[in-house]
Amino acid sequence: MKHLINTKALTVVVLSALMLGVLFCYILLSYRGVELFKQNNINQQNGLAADDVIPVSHEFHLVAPDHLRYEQPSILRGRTDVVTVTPWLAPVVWEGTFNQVLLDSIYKPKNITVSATVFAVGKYIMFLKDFLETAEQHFFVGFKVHIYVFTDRPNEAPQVRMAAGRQLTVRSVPSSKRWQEISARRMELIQTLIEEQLPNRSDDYVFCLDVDSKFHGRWGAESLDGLVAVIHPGYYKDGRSRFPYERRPASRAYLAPGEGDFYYCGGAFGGLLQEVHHLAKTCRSNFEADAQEGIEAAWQEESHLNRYMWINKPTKVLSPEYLWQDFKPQNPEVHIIRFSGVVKNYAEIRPNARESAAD
Ligand SMILES: CC(=O)N[C@H]1[C@@H](OP(=O)(O)OP(=O)(O)OC[C@H]2O[C@@H](n3ccc(=O)[nH]c3=O)[C@H](O)[C@@H]2O)O[C@H](CO)[C@H](O)[C@@H]1O
Ligand SMILES: [Mn+2]
Repeated sequence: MKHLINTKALTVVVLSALMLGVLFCYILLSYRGVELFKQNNINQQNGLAADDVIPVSHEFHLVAPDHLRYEQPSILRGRTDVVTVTPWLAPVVWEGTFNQVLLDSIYKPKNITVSATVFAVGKYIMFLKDFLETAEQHFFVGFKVHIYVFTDRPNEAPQVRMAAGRQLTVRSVPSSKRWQEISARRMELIQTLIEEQLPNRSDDYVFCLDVDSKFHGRWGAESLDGLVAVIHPGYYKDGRSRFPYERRPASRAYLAPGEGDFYYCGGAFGGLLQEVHHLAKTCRSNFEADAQEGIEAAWQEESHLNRYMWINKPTKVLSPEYLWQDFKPQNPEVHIIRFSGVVKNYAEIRPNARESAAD
């Protein structure tokens, strides 16, 4: 009798397992059918054969047009004077490491919008014209670009002719008596800007840039990635003990001796909207929590950004070609200066330059 029950129970178990298996296969097959159908439609629109591309397209899937001719890539020849990959295998972008024709033909069909945020508060409005005019010549030419200017002097914003597909939005922000606050508040405004955009633009990109700078060379699709940081031009030859990280453990931007990969600049960073949102939100809340305790990091939001990038490794690192400083002579490893900070008289343009010099 006992034996009989066991056999019966076993049969029920085996049969149920079989039925579940059949059901699973059925669901899996019909799901794959739908995906394949969707992909075939996409491929037909792009003029690609159905077999060429299988996965559903998203921001990390790189589809090149068929029949594109370009110089054969080599894994033996290339830049040897600089390091082009980080220890966590993120590319470091230098001139000579990418093919711009290939990159443009991969990224243009994706129909992405690349935004840029730039702050021009108080006298910094004087830098805006050159920034915008040179962006027209070099920043994501041929892409949909949306530049957001934040200023307390919207009436003084220059009229700059933007090419088709490129737009400018000017937003009012309050002025401030402290440049440190203006610089640091950018994180809050970037966070809220992205919160407005994010729901329907999750595969778009944004770069957050200093206004006291000009473009001199191409800044394009080679810079696109999840989280993008730029190496500060002033410290890239130094050992990490010389980096001006925040060194007081009381601050949330603290980096201990022996920590930190590179010194990244606060004047340029970017990536996918959701990544930059997370960065801005984190840096803002850490900056504000520090302020509550009466502490301001050595280089304001730049210190918090460096702390953030230590934990959240950038997926792409841009070489100092992407933020040079006009007062520095061009170094031999820098084959092209793409974006560079202008020489400025701090005492003349910063609202509280005198007190901060005495800090
Ligand atoms: C090239 C670079 O990495 N620069 C960073 C560096 O100094 P910088 O000397 O480059 O800082 P900065 O005076 O250019 O200020 C940063 C930015 O804040 C805005 N601004 C500032 C003051 C003002 O009165 N009005 C105004 O609009 C403006 O967009 C400016 O470009 O350290 C700062 C620390 O706070 C920021 O991290 C900067 O991004
Ligand atoms: Mn600056």
